[in-house]
Amino acid sequence: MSAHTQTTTHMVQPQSSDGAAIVVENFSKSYGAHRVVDHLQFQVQPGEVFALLGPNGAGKTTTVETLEGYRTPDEGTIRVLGLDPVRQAQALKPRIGVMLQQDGLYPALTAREVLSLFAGYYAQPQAVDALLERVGLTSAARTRCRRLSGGQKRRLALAVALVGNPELVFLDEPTAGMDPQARQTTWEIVRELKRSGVTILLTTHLMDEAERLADRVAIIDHGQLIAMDTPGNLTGGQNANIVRFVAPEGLDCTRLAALPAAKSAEEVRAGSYVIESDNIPTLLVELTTWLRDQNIALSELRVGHGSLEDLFLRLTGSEVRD
Ligand SMILES: Nc1ncnc2c1ncn2[C@@H]1O[C@H](COP(=O)(O)OP(=O)(O)OP(=O)(O)O)[C@@H](O)[C@H]1O
Repeated sequence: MSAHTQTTTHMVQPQSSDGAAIVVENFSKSYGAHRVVDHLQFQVQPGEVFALLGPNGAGKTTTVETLEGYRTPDEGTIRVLGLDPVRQAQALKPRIGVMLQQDGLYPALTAREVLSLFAGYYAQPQAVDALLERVGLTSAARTRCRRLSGGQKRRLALAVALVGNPELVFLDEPTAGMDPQARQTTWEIVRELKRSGVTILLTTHLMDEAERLADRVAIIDHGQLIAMDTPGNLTGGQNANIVRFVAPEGLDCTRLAALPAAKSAEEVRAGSYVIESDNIPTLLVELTTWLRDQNIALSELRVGHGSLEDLFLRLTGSEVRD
């Protein structure tokens, strides 16, 4: 299915902009002749966790940095908490928290010194030691930033984003480089923030992260919005109509799709196949018979609804981006 057809299927248009925490209308941005954001349009409601997904170079960071006031749009309207992020930056900055992608701005300071420095910018910051504990950095509090591990740097960046008690937080790939424990802690922090009414805009390359955390997901590619909805709606909700299996690569998908109970068949990654069907038990019989008759080994078989990753790859293609 082409990206164009999918667009109509999965696009849930935003509600009215009254009271929206983030409004992006007709936003475009170019670097020289290269248009990296192309008439982007979405809104985030207060208290919502909204995930922006897209392949490398899709325009996510450009969008987020424009929302944060670090870049100016060439075209369109951007409002964050009702304010223009560039012209009304002074009013906006105390109300938002930003977790930057690049770490290590203060290599010679300790984690605690960095957090204390940022706490000093806010009227009512969080207690520094409690926050260090919350993000799991108590034992690294006296470590200089240049000696922190990649995951610890990400956790310090998260603490910096939260120290001012923001109403809205931008999390740009928050768990990149974190180990599974730190990732769980970060997800729990995001859920707590949501429970306390904080709005969160998240970018991530981890589809399971988006599925777990986000109320709504927007997929962008080449600077354009190609799908936007709840993870459940994007992946087909609870309908178990997908069979996923792993076998040698290069199986003939035309023949798989021709199995009587199959609606479509696709090799989504090398050796990883997805078949859609309205009659899963019958399909399983047909598929396993077909594989047995041709002596094809099967190393994994699962039934369920399509994952966000399947949809993402279908919409954005599988070629590697710059
Ligand atoms: N300051 C700049 N000058 C020129 N080109 C830029 C600049 N910033 C970004 N780009 C280009 O704009 C495009 C979009 O980049 P952007 O960082 O917004 O993508 P992204 O979706 O965040 O990607 P990633 O997932 O890799 O972080 C890329 O092709 C990038 O090389």
